[in-house]
Amino acid sequence: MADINAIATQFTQYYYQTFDNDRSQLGPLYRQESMMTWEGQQVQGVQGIVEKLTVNLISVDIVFFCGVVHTITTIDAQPSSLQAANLLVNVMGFLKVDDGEHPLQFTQVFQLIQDQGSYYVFNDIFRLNLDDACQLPSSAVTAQVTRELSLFLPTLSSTMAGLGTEIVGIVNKLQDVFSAVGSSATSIDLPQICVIGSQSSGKSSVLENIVGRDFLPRGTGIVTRRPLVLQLINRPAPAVNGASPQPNGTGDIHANPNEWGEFLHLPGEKFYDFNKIRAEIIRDTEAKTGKNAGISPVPINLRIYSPNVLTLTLVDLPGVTRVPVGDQPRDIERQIRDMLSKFISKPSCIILAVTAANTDLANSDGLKLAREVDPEGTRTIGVLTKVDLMDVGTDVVDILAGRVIPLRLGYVPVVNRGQRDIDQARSIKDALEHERAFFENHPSYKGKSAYCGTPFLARKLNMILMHHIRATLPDIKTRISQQLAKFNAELQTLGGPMGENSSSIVLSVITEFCSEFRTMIDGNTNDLAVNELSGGARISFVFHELFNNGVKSIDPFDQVKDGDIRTILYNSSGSTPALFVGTTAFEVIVKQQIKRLEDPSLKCCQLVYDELIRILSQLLGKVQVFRRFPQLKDRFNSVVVSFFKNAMNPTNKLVSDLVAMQSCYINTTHPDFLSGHKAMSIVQERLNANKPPPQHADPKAGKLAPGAINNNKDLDVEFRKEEPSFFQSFFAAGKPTKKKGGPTMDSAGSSRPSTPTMSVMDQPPPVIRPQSALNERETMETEVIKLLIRSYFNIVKLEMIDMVPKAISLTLVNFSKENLQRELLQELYKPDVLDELLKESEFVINRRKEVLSMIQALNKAEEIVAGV
Ligand SMILES: Nc1nc2c(ncn2[C@@H]2O[C@H](COP(=O)(O)OP(=O)(O)OP(=O)(O)O)[C@@H](O)[C@H]2O)c(=O)[nH]1
Repeated sequence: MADINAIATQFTQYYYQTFDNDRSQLGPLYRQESMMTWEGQQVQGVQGIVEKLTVNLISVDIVFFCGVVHTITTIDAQPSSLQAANLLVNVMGFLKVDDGEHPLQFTQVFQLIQDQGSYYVFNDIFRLNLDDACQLPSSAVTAQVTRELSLFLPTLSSTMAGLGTEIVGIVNKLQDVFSAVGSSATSIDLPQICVIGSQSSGKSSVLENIVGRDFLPRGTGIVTRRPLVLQLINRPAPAVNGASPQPNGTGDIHANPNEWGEFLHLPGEKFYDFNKIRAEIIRDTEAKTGKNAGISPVPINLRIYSPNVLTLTLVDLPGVTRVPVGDQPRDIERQIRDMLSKFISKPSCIILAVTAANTDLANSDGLKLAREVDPEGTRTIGVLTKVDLMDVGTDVVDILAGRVIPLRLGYVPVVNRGQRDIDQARSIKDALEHERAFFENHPSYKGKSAYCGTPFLARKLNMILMHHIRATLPDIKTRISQQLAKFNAELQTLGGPMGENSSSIVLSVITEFCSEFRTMIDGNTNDLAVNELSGGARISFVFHELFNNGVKSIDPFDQVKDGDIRTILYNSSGSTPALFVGTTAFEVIVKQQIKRLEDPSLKCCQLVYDELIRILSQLLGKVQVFRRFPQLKDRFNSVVVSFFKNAMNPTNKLVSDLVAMQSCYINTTHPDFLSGHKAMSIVQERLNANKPPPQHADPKAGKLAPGAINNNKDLDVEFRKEEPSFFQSFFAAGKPTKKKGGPTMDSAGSSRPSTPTMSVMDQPPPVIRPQSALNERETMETEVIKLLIRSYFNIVKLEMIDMVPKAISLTLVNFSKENLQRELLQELYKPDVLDELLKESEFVINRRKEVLSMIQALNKAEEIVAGV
């Protein structure tokens, strides 16, 4: 009977936790009713049922607990015979279904629970049959159930024990596999329980009590300075005459052959002496953090095998501290908080927030931190330590009932060893016994003592972890295969597991590079950037924006002033007053201006060259093989750069020639060119209307005004007709005239605007300057010349805007597209250099090793989860 009671309690707790953790899995009817009952007072709700059932039907309470969900509220309020009957019917239904093969039935039910992770399956089996139930005397049912339960006991026991071990074991195995490669490298977070809380809140004590052994470092200040990943593995003790190795030479009086620890960093070494475990934790902590109480996020992995633990993985983390002591870093608090946040912010982490019950819950560091990352409190369990140190008359019942800071996973109160117990070397076994007695005898807790204390906490954690793992495993599976695919792809880019190395690599990289190069120029690439221009589009920008606007913005008259034009007009007449002096002046000025186009044109070549270099460096970064072979990359770079450089010579020459062509022959018969006659009449009209000439011609059209195009190519004829006395204004044959606005001669060569009288055959002065102001006719002549210059220059500008990009494309861009591959083959695909070029970089050799071990680990992980 005692055994049945024990197992029944275990069973109750199992369902209590299942129910509490997994409400979403209940059917709609049950969910609604259970909410009414459980919300806000989970502990009391459950107690209520269990207690009342215990009164009505001795020692079979557990079975009813399963069937009772829909009657919970009323039972809680006022038990009635009808409700009692309902409960009986549930048991009856169960038994009826069993029909003489009860143990088997139990096993099947359990199987269902295990498979589905919830217990509403019970209702599919229980059939309500009120009439039948009411005819049976309750003592008969009780007796039958009791008998069946005792038959079922062994099965139930082993099922319960195996339940957590198997699934948590899977995660432990995964943890080991990933620890070997550095768990962050695989970016797969495994479910684990992290212990957080203020310094001295009792975290280490809780962990030791769960393990049942002393093994953690103790002292003042921050003792836990690195995360301790503690894997507890339930390993049933072998039969008494089993062949377990005897621990020899340990100084640990509690040493026992069935309990030992192993560190991941010391493979194969078994620690039966738990004092040595403590020493090793201290040694390895100092090795990584130094003795100055600094902290490190690099975990220590410790695994403890024991028949007395439930399979469970816990991570002990440094306690939250406020004030740095000794030579601790000044920002120690921030460092610790950062480290804790990193661990507990992962959704896969269950947070065990430890708070001393004799402090204010609202100020609990652990709960505060947990709230930041788990505001709903869905993955935080509260542990209340030092319940024994609370003032007489106070208790934690309100907290447990969720009336202070509610947590979905609830709180568990515990009593650990006090400092004096530790000093007096009180064993944990004793301490656990003391804890049990404390809760069973305490007036506030004795009715609920089954839900208090370390053993309950351990079971609850095991259950929660198991459910959590079940819930996350599908996701873990997916991530394992995703990561596997990712690393396999990377391995290929690293040349496969053996680092394949043949001359064909050079051939294929040349082909790949050149085809990517062409693609980038032509803009057919698949990975077109969305936020910036790239490749060919940038070259197009150089042509059509930079060069185009640069050329168009050149204004011939920002350098040539009206007075200069007049001087050129006079000068270009030479010693013999020529008939076509206007034409000559026009040509002189136009040619000067055309030369100005050479600079932007050559600049354009340079800019396109820069773009090609830019594409080159993009490709060197993009083509994977270059990461493997740095020398190949360097050589590639230099071959391509010098190829582009060489192509620049003919390109610059061609572009300079284009400018030279334009300036060596001025084609005044160009169809778009304004005729002299037309220019003259435009200027005449303007002068008559006393209008200032327009500041700018229309550069796009290359003409001055609509209708300016004139097929009558009579520039010189017009000048002849219009300028009979052109020379008179300056050198009127032997008759120097003093004319307003005309040039003055001055023996001193000064430029003062005087009008000295010249004697007939005086020596000409060394410098002869025109007067500053233009006379009317000079103004007109200058305006005409300006119009013509502007018209012609615009034509040349447009032609250059058109031709320079064509030239650059021909000899640089297209030339590269067509000939780069040949050049690369010639320069790189030579037997004498291939070996040198195909030497792998250190990075690649190391990375391949890393990726290979990652793939191995992931393959292993895939195997581990495959059967789940
Ligand atoms: N009386 C009593 N003392 C406790 C209890 N829990 C812990 N202590 C004492 O509180 C002190 C601190 O406990 P630890 O377990 O070392 O606390 P911790 O949170 O691990 O401390 P750090 O690792 O330094 O952050 C020790 O002296 C324990 O004996 C408890 O439930 N009751």
